[in-house]
Amino acid sequence: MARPRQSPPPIKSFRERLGALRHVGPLFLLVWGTSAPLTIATIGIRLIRSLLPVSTLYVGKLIIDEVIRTAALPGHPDTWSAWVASGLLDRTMQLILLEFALAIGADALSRGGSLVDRILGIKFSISTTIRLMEHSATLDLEQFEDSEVQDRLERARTQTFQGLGVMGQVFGQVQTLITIISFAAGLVVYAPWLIVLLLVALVPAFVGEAHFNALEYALQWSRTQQRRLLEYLRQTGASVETAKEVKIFGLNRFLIDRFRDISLDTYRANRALAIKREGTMGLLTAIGTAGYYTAYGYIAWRTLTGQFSIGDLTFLAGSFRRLGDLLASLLVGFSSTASQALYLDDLFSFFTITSRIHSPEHPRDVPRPIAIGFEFQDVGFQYPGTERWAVRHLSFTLHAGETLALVGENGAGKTTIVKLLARLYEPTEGRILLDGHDLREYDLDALRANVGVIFQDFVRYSLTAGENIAVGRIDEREDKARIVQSAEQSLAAEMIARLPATYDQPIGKRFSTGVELSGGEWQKLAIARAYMRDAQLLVLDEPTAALDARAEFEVFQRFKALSAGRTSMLISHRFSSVRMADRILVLNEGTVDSMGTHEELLARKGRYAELFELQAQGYR
Ligand SMILES: Nc1ncnc2c1ncn2[C@@H]1O[C@H](COP(=O)(O)OP(=O)(O)OP(=O)(O)O)[C@@H](O)[C@H]1O
Repeated sequence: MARPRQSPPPIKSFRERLGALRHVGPLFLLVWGTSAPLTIATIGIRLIRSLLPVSTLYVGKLIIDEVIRTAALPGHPDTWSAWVASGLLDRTMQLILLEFALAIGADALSRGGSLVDRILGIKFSISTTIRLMEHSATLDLEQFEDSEVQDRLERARTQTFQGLGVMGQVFGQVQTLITIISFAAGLVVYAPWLIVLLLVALVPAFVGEAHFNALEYALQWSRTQQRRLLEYLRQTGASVETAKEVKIFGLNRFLIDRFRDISLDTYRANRALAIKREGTMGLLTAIGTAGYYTAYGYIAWRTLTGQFSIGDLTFLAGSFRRLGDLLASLLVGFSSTASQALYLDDLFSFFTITSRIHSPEHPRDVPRPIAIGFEFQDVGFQYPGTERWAVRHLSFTLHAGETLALVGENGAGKTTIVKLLARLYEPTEGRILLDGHDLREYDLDALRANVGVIFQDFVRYSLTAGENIAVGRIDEREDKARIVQSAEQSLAAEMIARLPATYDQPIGKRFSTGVELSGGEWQKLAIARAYMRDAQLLVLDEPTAALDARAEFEVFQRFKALSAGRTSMLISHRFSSVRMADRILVLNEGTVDSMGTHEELLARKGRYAELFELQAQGYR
């Protein structure tokens, strides 16, 4: 297992980071699309909350001034009841009640706000995940096999549960901004230059924060592959699919050590950055604190000289401290939002990946029945990112209604031919015709609906037995008769009848009620998918390898009988099965070696005869 290569960290300039803020608009639309009422609720609550702090502080100032004024009155009452009776306490009491109401209101709004945000967050994560799944479904096989696309998907996936955070930050900042304006309005009345002092004191912290956010993003970005590898190791070490082999080979220690190694590496990089960040930021924040105490001294002095009341002193000192904190959080928050918006790049950039294999604008109908067949004209194919030709100069015809077997050694190109037939890939050179027209001229979905392929590495769905067959044609999953018939055709019916819940039996060990099947039983289930499909071309790409010789013979005999009138292709390494085909195409290193019936090919005494003889000897 090779260590993932590290991409150079993309440290973005301040401008680029600001540029990422362009995603805030589309993000807002995503959030709004998730739930308009909740979005309105969160904005409304934040608006009200933004004005509460200054109101509370100002009422506090009024209380202090009122208490000092009342205490200084000559000949005030001695007892509590006399105080109340005199009416002198009325205003103080009213003010205290008002502040109490504000405090209760603030608490309630804060709880209500988190509740709304939490619900919105869950809904957002679900709806964005669904969008990601929908978009992933449009991508080509080639793109899935590309590790760069996998990285982007992983980064986008992270955003499905973090994305709302950015929106929350933006809302939070608007809230902070309004609070700041309300506090600043108070300060401007008393001492405007204090605001300038505040700003100057905060700039260094802001710049520092912005710088470290960029470093942090670059670090996370460059570690995407490692994160995927860690996830892979964790899963391989502890999943039902791998448990058997991991135990037999005793791979646990190896996997855990590899996991520890790679996470240590990530941990060290994160720690180094965290230490640098906190150290530097500590110093820069101290500058802001110095600014605050300078202002505090000034306000205290003005109070001593009688220009400010004690109430003013508490209001101003309070305002100033809160304003300092708020400005710092606004500036830092702004820089962090800009950096977080970079992560949104990952989300939105995934949505910009588009498939390369599409239907044409005016597709032709897939002929029914197919009259001529599929013709390969000098087809060559290189897998993306490779120089090697997996197949080249392939020219042959798969006639309508015939059963063609593909034979060749491992890596000869058999599966590649099947993938090209189903347009999972496009030929790099040459073309494939269906009834005289390039495959690219047909509607992609209609073409795929007409091609039923069961691959050697078919998927073992953790679904019921019936559903495992129905996936062959998922919109007919309610058609029980069709499922049962497909199972009978693929010889799976007998095995399903023995399952405790027959067709409704969950299969696979992933969930508690699941029953595990043998390899051959899984294959019979998978082959039934081909019969479920109303496809004109049926392909069995070696899904029978785990069947015993008799079972494979029966499956193929049945396959041939049932595909009468249909075009079919089968791939097998067993010549007893291959010889049943009408014609056999022998492949050698991606090119056609020979083609003919079993008898013709034997008579030619070429590669086919040689391979056949080799296998026959094994049975003597
Ligand atoms: N996704 C892929 N990316 C790059 N190369 C691939 C990919 N799939 C197959 N190849 C290469 O293409 C060649 C042909 O592979 P293919 O799977 O068609 O062989 P095959 O005849 O079906 O072999 P087998 O009998 O082992 O199933 C092989 O050399 C293989 O390494």
